[in-house]
Parts: sequence; structure tokens; C-alpha cells
Amino acid sequence: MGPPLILIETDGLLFNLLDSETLNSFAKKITELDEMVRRMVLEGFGVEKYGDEHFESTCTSLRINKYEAPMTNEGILAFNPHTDESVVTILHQTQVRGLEVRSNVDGEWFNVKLSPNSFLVMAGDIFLACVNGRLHAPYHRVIMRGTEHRYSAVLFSVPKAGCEVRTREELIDEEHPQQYKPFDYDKYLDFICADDAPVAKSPLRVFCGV
Ligand SMILES: O=C(O)CCC(=O)C(=O)O
Ligand SMILES: [Fe+2]
Repeated sequence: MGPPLILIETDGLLFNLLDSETLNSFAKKITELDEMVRRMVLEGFGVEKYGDEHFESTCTSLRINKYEAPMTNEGILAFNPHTDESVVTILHQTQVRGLEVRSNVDGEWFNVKLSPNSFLVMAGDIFLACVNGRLHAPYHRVIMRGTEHRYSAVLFSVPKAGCEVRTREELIDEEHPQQYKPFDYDKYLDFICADDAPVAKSPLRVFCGV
């Protein structure tokens, strides 16, 4: 279950998304942030030499989500728990909170409190596969409460259609045995979108775990 895709106004930053010039410059800025983060991670793992190849094989897309106000203070699940099938996800939410991330330590869900001018950067399944599982792709969901609609803007970097995803050899060694077999991104999307897709904390592991 996901929220409807919309292009609509709201308060603050996202208000201007109706205006295509602002939308373009907003998308450009967060695309730059996405690129910077990805370069830093590749550098951090000492595989920056793959940067050009990596960027040539990926693209980005921006999605604006609207969540209807549930008109109750009981938490309503508005987006099922999942990890993103992206390389990197960059998320901005308006003043209505709702995003929750599950702690890797004790499994507790905690509310993400972003200041109005900040963005949340998360690794997705694809980055995990590229670096042999040596990043954490957070399990997250959206819980709605109260009388206000919620909006979020999310930039996903993803492999281009038909691109193979594989772990960089330099990141596989005795201490870090290979975690994922190479796979075709489109086939992974088919797998997670299928009616009988497994409900798993890491569908990637089910799909191509070694
Ligand atoms: O709207 C949000 O805060 C989360 C959206 C999300 O997780 C997604 O689009 O993958
Ligand atoms: Fe997500």
C-alpha cells in the first residue's frame, strides 16, 4: 500500500512545487545532494573509481506524496513498512510528521522529527547490494494521526532500466563474504511488486542473498 501520487500545493517549501521553475530548481538541488552523498559513500569505501560508471547507470525521480488526514489520533498505517528499492532516498516532509523508522538495535519504531529545512537521507536496497551489505537500509513506514493532511517530497536514485546491480569486488574479502548475487534491477522490481511477493524485512536478501 502506498499513498496516491499527486502534484499539489501545501505549506512552506512544497507550496512552490506547483510552479515548474521552482520544482525544477528544487529537484536540481536535491539531485546534487544525492550525487554528493553517493560520491562520499563510494569514496568512504575506497571505490570512487567506479563513480562515473555508477552515475551513468543510474537516474533519479522525484515523487510528491499526499496522505489524507485520518481525523483520529489513533495511529493509522498509511504506508506499509519497507526498505526502499533505491540507491539513495532523500526525503523532505512538511510540518505534519508521520515517518517512522525502526531501530536496528531493539526493533522499536521511532518518529522522525525533521526540522523544516532539513532532509532525511537513507540508503536503499541497491546501495546495500553495491557495497556488499556494508550500509544500513532503514526499515520505515508512515503512521498518520490527527486532522491535517501530510505531504512529503522524496527523491530516489535508481538503476536505469535493464542495468545489472552487482557488488564491487574490492568490497568482498574473507572478512566480508559476498552477501548478494548480481541481479537485474527490473527483475527485482517485478519480484517485490508481485502479488505473491514475500513479506520480509529484507526482500533483497530473499531475492538474491548468497
Ligand atoms: O512519505 C514518507 O514520509 C515516506 C515515503 C516513503 O517511504 C517512500 O515513498 O518510499
Ligand atoms: Fe520509503
